[in-house]
Amino acid sequence: MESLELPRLFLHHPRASSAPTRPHPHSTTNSSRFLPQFGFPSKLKNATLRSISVSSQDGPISFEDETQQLRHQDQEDEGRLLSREIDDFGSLVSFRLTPHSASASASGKTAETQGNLRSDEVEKPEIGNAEDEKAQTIVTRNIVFVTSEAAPYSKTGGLADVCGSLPIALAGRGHRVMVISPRYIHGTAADSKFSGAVDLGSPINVFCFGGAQEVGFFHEYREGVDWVFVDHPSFHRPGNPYGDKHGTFKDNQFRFTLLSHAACEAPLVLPLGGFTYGEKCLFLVNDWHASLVSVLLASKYRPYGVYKDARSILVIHNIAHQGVEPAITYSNLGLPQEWYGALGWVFPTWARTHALDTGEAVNFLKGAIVTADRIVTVSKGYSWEITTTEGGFGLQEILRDRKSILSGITNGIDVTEWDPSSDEHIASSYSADDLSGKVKCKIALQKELGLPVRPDCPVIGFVGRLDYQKGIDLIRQAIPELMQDDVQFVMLGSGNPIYEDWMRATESLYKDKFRGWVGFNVPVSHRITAGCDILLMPSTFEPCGLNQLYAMRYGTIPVVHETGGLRDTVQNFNPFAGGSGAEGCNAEGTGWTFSPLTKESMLVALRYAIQTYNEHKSSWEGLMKRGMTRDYTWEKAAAQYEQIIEWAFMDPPYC
Ligand SMILES: Nc1ncnc2c1ncn2[C@@H]1O[C@H](COP(=O)(O)OP(=O)(O)O[C@H]2O[C@H](CO)[C@@H](O)[C@H](O)[C@H]2O)[C@@H](O)[C@H]1O
Repeated sequence: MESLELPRLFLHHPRASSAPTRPHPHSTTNSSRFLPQFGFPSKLKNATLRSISVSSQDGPISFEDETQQLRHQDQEDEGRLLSREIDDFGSLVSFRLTPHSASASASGKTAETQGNLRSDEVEKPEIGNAEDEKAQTIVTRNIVFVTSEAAPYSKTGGLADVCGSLPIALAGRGHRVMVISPRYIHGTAADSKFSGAVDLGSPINVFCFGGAQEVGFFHEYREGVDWVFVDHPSFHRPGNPYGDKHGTFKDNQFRFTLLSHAACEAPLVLPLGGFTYGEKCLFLVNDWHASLVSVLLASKYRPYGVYKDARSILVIHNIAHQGVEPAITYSNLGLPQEWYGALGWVFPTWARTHALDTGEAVNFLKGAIVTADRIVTVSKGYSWEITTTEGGFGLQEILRDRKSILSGITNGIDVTEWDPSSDEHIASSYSADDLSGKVKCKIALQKELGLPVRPDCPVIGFVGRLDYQKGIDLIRQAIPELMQDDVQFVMLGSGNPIYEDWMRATESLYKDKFRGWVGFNVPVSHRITAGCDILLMPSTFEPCGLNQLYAMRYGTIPVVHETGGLRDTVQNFNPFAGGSGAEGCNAEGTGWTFSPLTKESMLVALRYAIQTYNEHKSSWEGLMKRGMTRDYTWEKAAAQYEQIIEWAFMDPPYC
């Protein structure tokens, strides 16, 4: 086990680093050329780029003292103005907008006085007011996402979707954003997704698991984001990021410990575009795989004066997975011995396996819960659920202790990838204004899957991991009864082999009505989302859920268990809203929610949906259009993340 070697860190400071190999938007030499990527509101044209003096908690930070008029060649971006803040070691720690003189005077402040605001003095709008927030953003941050998967490079579920698109949304709002995740090489065609990432040629040693582990860094700059991939032989193997046909990899604790250590070093050592991100950054730590980052900041860096101005926010996508391993593994993690308590975890007696089992373990997610500066979950409903005995998976009490810094932000979706009017995977494009292509997608799906082509028959779909969480048991119980109705049912999923075998068996039992596609196939998931009429999500719990959002955007009506993010995002259909009777334009709702989680209540909701589809066409069309015209973009969520980031910087580090 290795503790922090302070001199080693400073050996890597950027003045000792080599120059960037290609132009980068954050390079000062190219600043005017690349400013458009920041995407600030165009009303900021012709403002002045000037240096600002800002105090840190420990006194003034030195800044480059320059005042400069920049006039961009591109008419649209002409004169957009930013000032940059560089720390003592040359790391670019933030950009600030110097607002347009007109808007500054309107608010009674000059550009200079606004620029002199400390980040914690910036006026903040109410959380959730995305429009106001967008207009008022004046502090930008260095944000580092740490995640085990990020689409399109790697994906097994919704975590990848979020970490593939939220960073782009935040970069679009002016922040400097890096995403760090492993460079998985599985020996398949999918490896080509990493082909745009170049080896930075600056491997480092991280100290854990009894020695120095050499990790490399690959980098791709895409859509305004620095995508950084940690390279190590343990990420190169067949299967998916977490396991293969033999089950979960047994060295995942090692692999994600490496990721976390490398993620802490990357902002200090990687001169992306000529500047490191530096110490004053914000880590967005996603799920247990990245949780060690918060603990490392508190235990390994801050005691030595490093990262004292950084903050970390834990984002919980799924509390059921916590990264729990035997207590004896603690000594492998590269953490000071006295910090055992942060990760220490004791199973309740009922969960212990034998008389001598003391239940002692280390729990990565718990480590981040007790050390992160803020905690976010992916919907408001879920942020409450995880503080309850039913939803907290044992962590509810420590989460209740930190309730004051716990928030819920509902995920957005990638509205470019998921757009029925331009989706390259589907048979025919359509939109809320012209729904005619939807039935063509349905016919194409029926043909593709070898189902009888019956445009009027309601088709129910399911897409997701075949896991207890997704309520597959309920579907299994309900299928014999549901197959008595005039419906078709299509499932796409992979995971638990028992469920996979059940899907195959059910398909051979109901040849004309049921299809089960075992596997992970993104194009097929798009075609099912477009071709079905109803999407079923009977999840036992669902932190947010993305498939119901994709479904609504595609005019496919969700029928969901009333839990977590499903309850927050699907509004129950009410044909009588507004009091003017059924079928009318006053109806509201985008789907059906059911509770309790029983076969009976699920079938009741499904049959309401089927009946509405068959007998009330105008109501059905209303449901489709209301879902399709909602705002699913990341804009609102990104503004809310920004707000929480600002709150994190207002307080001193929690640990
Ligand atoms: N066989 C298959 N083939 C192709 N695509 C497949 C697939 N199985 C799943 N997918 C895709 O994977 C994603 C799954 O996302 P979800 O949000 O529904 O669930 P997940 O439980 O993985 O995510 C966790 O994190 C996300 C993000 O925060 C939360 O929304 C969620 O509630 C939480 O459980 C979707 O994009 C879906 O289309």
